Formats: sequence, structure tokens, C-alpha cells
Amino acid sequence: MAIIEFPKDIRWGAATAAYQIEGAATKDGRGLSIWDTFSKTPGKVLNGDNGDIACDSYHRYEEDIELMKELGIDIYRFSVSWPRIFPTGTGEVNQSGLQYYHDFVDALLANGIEPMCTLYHWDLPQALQDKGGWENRETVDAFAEYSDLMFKEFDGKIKKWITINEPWCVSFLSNFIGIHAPGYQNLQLATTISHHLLLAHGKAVTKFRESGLTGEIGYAPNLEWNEPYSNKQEDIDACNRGMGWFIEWFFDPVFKGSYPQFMLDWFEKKGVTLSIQDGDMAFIHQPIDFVGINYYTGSVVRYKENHELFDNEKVDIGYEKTDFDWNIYPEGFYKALSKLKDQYGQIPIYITENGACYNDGVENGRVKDQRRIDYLKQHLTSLSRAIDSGVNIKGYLTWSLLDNFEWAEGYDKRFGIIHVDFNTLERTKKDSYYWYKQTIKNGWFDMFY
Ligand SMILES: CCOCCOc1ccc(-c2cn(C[C@@H]3NC[C@@H](O)[C@H]3O)nn2)cc1
Repeated sequence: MAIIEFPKDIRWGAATAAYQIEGAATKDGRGLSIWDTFSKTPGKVLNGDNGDIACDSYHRYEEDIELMKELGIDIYRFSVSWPRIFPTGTGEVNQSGLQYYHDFVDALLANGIEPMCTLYHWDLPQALQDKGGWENRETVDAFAEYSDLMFKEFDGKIKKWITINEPWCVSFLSNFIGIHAPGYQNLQLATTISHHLLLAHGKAVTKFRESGLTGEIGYAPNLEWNEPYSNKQEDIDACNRGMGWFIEWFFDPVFKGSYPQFMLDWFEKKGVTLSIQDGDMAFIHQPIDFVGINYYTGSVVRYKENHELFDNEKVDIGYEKTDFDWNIYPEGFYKALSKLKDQYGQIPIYITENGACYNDGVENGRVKDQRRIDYLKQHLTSLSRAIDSGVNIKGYLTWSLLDNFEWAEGYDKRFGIIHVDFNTLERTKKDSYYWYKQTIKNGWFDMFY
């Protein structure tokens, strides 16, 4: 017996995002997003998949909420499709879009499930991209306008707001590595965008505070753990640069009011500079109520001269991997959360994404995804270790409730605890759904059962 137990007041939830599950891409006045454009650009998304239909949750959310209710979660993280509210990103409001989210949120509340709303989960209105997207500071102000409208429109219904999901993915994965929308490969552009995203976060927080509305607001960075291959300083430094790209670069401005000097110096060596205007850091640095942490994987990393962006390389030392070919590295989850506490103090943390890609199918009405159960056990154990070590964990929301559109991987990569047949849209509860349901009910689990 190895019982892993959780505090009685921890929140248990699940997470999704608009473009990945809603479908109804042109329904009821929704405008185009950069992911509508990107997914229909040949070669960008595996199998040419797109979000036109996805899980059709736009029409099936009542069924999804029934599944959430049976699961026993008390909080559900979803995102709002910005182009459903402002079809061109700013200006005229689409009342049908607002009404859809009122109907959805009302149904959550009627079923005793608290909505946690992500305002930006990557589906930038294409009309804003056409004017430079996140490189253009006008997009920052458009986001503040959109956020302000949402705060006031949903006052009293939504009390947990997330401004930006995974700013590292939005900036560097999408504009330097280039595998996500809009798909550029320019380090200066990506770094400028990372600053504008944090500024957008800050201006939205300002709007929220000025509104005087009740509720909590935060953002949801993602991070990967880097474990030094050896105790050689060059390997340790190589890991710190790799993690600095996810942690210090996106945490220091918010929690310390400045970018980390070691990262600024490194970027300067790469010919990259940041144009920070007067007042920017004050917006970014203002207090927030929680931080959402998205964790999936970690790697062993060592120094490699003149290699990639940070003179480092991942070393595959044979860790078991998910069907996304990511290391299963639960130790990194515990170490990352401990690092956040050591460096930034007792900020309230919600785990806003954690889960695994396993592509098990339906056999005789059942999905035997034991590997996902094992992944969840290992990572929830790391979470328990972090809680026992004093990390201020407020909740855990698994990614994801449903199999969905996994960006550049399309529907090929399944993260759900509920299987979705993308031909029939039939939902099938996986073994992991039942395991998670029991764990939520008990508030504990047995590692070996
Ligand atoms: C070829 C080089 O590749 C470099 C790294 O490439 C990636 C790709 C993907 C990710 C990635 C995907 N996810 C899951 C999502 N989080 C938000 C939610 O929408 C989930 O769908 N998190 N991180 C990271 C890095």
C-alpha cells in the first residue's frame, strides 16, 4: 500500500481550450482566427486537420458538462474564442458570441462547477494578425479592451480569470521555432512578442483591478524541467539557460519587475534586444492572485557549444515516453514547483494543465489507458510532495477533459480522459476517467492499485 493523500480543500478540475474543442468555426458570427488560417495552410498541421468541427463542443457542451458532473470536478478551465466576441479583434461586439458563453457558463454554474476562464488560448483574430499581430502594440490594447468587456459582461459568474495561456508557446514556439501559428522563425520577433504578451497580461490585470469586480486573476505559463547531465558547471549553466527561457523570462517580470539579466545578456549575444517603453514593467509587475502552471515533461540536458539557441542539448537517457515522444519525468514536476517557491515565494498555484498523450482506442466500448493512469499517479505524487514541502497548491486541473485538436499534431495526439471519435463525435469515458473520478471522490489514491 502506498497511499498518496491530498488536502481536503484542493480543487479538482479539467481543462480544454476553445479552438481545440468547440468547432462551429463560422457559426453565429465568429470571425477567423490565426489557427483557422494556419490549419488550412498546407503542411502546417498533421493530416491537414483543422478546428472546423473538433469535438463540436459548441453544440454538445451540455453533454460535456454531464460528463464533468459525473466525474466530480468542481472547477473547469475553458477558453473564450476572442474572434467569437470581436470578429475583427476590436470594434463591433458579436452578441451571439457573448450569448453562447453566457449559456455555457450558466450551465456550468447550474451543475455546481466553477468556471475558470482563459481569455487568450492562442486563437488570435486574424484581422489583428493582418495588422502585425502580437508584434504590434495595438494588439496589446485590443486584448485589454476584449478582457475588460469580458470582465464586466461576466461579473458575478466568472471569478477566476487567466489572461494568457503559455506565453512561451505563443511567442517562441510560434514565432521562433515556428511550428505553431502564425509560424514565423525570427528570434527578435518572438522576443518582442514575449514582452507584448506580458504587457497585454498587465494591461488586462489593470482593467480588472480598475473595474473593482470581485474575483481572481492570473496567467498560465508552461515550463519544462531541465536536469543537468553532470555536476559540471557548464551543464548546470546550460540547464539554467534552458529553464530560464520558460521560468525566469516569464516569471521575473511579473514577480520581480524586471527581465532576468542572464537571459537579457544571452539574447543580446544573439543580436536580440527588447524595446521596453516607460511604464511597461509597472503594468507587468502588478500583483496577481494566482499563477497557473502547465507541466508535461522534463529532460536531461548538457552543455553543447554553439548548439541551438542556448548552447545545450537534450540527452535521451532512456526515460519512458508518451505517445508524443515526451519523457515521462514526474521528478521534474516536483523540482520545478519547489524552484518556483524558492524563487518567487508562496504565490497561490493552480496546476492548470498536466496530462499525457496516449492514443489508446476504443475496444468493446472501453479505453484501457493504464499508461495515462500511471502518468497521473506519478505526477500527482510529485504534486503531493510539493504540497508537503510547502508549495501553495490550490488546485489541479488535468489536460484534458476530451481528446481534442492538438495544434500542429491535429487529432493524432490524444490527451483526453474521455475518448472522442472524430467521425461520430461520440464520447467514451476512458479507464483514466474512472480512476480520476475515484481519486477526486476519495481525496487520495493507492499508488499500487
Ligand atoms: C520540433 C521542436 O519542437 C519544440 C517543442 O515543440 C513543442 C510542441 C508542443 C508543445 C506543447 C503542447 N502542449 C499541450 C498544449 N498546452 C496548451 C494546450 O492547448 C495543450 O494542447 N504543451 N506544450 C511544446 C513544445
